[in-house]
Amino acid sequence: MATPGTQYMMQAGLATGMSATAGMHSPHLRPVDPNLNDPAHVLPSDLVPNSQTRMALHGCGGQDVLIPYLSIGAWSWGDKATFGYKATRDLPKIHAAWQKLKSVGLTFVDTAQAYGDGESERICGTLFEGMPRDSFVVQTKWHSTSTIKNTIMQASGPKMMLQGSLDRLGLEYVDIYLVHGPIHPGNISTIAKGLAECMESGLTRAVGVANYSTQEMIKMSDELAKHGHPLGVSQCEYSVIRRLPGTSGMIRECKRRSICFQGFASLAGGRLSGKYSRFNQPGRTMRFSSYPMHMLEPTIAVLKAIADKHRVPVPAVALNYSINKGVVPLVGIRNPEQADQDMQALGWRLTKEEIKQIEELEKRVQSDGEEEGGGATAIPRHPSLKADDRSSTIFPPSATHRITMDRSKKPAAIGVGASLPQPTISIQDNAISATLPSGESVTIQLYGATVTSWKANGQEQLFVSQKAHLDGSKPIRGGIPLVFPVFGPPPQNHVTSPLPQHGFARNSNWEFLGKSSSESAETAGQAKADLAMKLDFGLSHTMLTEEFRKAWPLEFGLVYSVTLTKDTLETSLQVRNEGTQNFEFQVLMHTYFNIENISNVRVKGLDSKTYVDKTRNATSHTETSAALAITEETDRVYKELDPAVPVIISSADDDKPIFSLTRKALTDVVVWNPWIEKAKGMADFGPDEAYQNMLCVEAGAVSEWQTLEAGEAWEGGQTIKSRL
Ligand SMILES: O=P(O)(O)OC[C@H]1O[C@@H](O)[C@H](O)[C@@H](O)[C@@H]1O
Repeated sequence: MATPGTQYMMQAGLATGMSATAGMHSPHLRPVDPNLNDPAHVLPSDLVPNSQTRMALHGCGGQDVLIPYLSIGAWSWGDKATFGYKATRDLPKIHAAWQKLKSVGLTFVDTAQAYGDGESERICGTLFEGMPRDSFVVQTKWHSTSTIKNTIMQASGPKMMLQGSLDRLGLEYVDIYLVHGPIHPGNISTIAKGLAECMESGLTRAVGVANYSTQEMIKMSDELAKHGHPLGVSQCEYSVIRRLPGTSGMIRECKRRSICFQGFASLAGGRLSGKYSRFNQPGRTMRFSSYPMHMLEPTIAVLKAIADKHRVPVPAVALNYSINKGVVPLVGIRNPEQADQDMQALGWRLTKEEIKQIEELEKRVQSDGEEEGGGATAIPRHPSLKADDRSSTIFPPSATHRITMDRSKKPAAIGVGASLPQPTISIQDNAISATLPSGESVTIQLYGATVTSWKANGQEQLFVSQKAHLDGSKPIRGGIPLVFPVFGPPPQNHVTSPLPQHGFARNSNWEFLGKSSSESAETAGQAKADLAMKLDFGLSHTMLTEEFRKAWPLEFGLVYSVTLTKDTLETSLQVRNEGTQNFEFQVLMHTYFNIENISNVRVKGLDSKTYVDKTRNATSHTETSAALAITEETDRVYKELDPAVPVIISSADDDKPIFSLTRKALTDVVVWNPWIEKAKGMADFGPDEAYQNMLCVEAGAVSEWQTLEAGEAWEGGQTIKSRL
């Protein structure tokens, strides 16, 4: 079974404007530099593929997989989140389209485990029923993060998940198995091993990658070669208006290595189909190449003129262009009319002049990023890949900046589901906000992945200083700054010594990796809805400033997950050692709780625990109070707490709990309030009296160092309940 919700993860990337070929989309026109065009990869001029022509794609054991020059994209089949799929309405049309395609020999289907949470594969299974196995080609994709087991067991993950795909497809083997995106926590060599196993056990005839950068693709190709297998496919977004894989040299590299390059979103989410205009815009879920239609008018006018000349429909011209450029285009086909149009892409070739005409459009919309190839659409990138792929563009520093560039053009909030009330996310001022249908919300700044707002029961639960810097010039005074890899001033003669107080995580730019919402809480009488929203953020060593990288030259990947439910806020951190040597770290979630008055709260759950009092020369003491009152500057590190036992901030008036804090793998709790003088002394703390409205109760692993061996991962976190 594919896990429900994976489609929402995919949607999250799209909803935030990410693109497969260049990170975030920009709606700004960017002319293609014709000099960037690389004619080296074009289809040989004497080849005019028709629907029966086959291309040999390299597979296991020297065996080729023969594929047509056009592939049928099956994402929409069964996918409700993006395409609003309805079985009664759409399934008969899909079957009718299949009949047409089959009759001309176009039987190459591209599906994925994640499409419609497995429904697309099931539908494919119904199409293949009764067909000789060698009369169709099916390609599906491994979605690495769909289950915990799959995420942890990376080497065996592909085979394990492929078995599930085969069950849904009703087949004994697929022809091609792709990694859906570079988001696997395991490094590329581990995944290569997993793919090799898929081939060696006969579950797939060939393998490939999707959404990989050129460097990642090369790495995968080299790693597979060590197992004696070829990389058969590289798949990225590619169309007339998204040509980076061509202009960046990715397709040329594919050609050099005999890798079949496939381009998805060949019609830019329908924008190049000729059926949309500025007065009839495609739906908002069609987010690939989501340029406003009026910007595409010059392109479409040229495509149309060429189409008229050749007496073919506009989409056939757009697809023919891809084929000319050495690309096997994938095109989503949902009904017989589309099948009719798209199959006309074959059997003829654009002339050189026509290609030039398309490429020399003055107001061309090109991929908006400087990076090439891979990246993240549906599939956010994962920092851990960096261990294997040092020179690739994973987590380019500019990726986070694009969010700022794009935000003014983005809708304020984008629903991710169709029928039931769904959580929404929005991007503003370099921050991601999520709101549940029941009203709770959370805001996380990309700077430091600092949570700066958590609203529940209509009230703000976190304190943020009025003088806090939110412009990335200083760690944010308030919310939940994340402390890593060192707590407090770093010790002398330690690898962390050159770092600033509390490390670098709170003052680095993180990347938003995506959102997943879990189908939780089916309470009596209530419809099942997505009541929990998880937002993932990534930071890897390649994203650090040069200064921080020098100060802590270790290879790491952090994934910080912030999960909002109706009753709780959870923050958890996964630390991965991506290097070849062990490293030590400390971590702390430095929560500033918003309280009405410091004199009216007590902290419970610390009784009899040993603490280091930083206001008394770091001397050790034992807590004697069952309900600690804060009456002066307080800065204590309580040690060896049972993470499952809540630390509670309660009201002194009626003893009722206000916040409770449970932890995972975080056995220390810091209690901090700067009190009058220190508060005045902090330039970013204000107003002066605000010390009365905040209390930091910070879950951490800080009294000792956590040692992380090369290739290993550590995970810890906290769950906060408020106004219980
Ligand atoms: O001013 P910073 O670096 O944000 O630190 C705030 C406080 O953070 C607490 O966690 C420390 O125990 C204190 O010693 C420190 O003063």
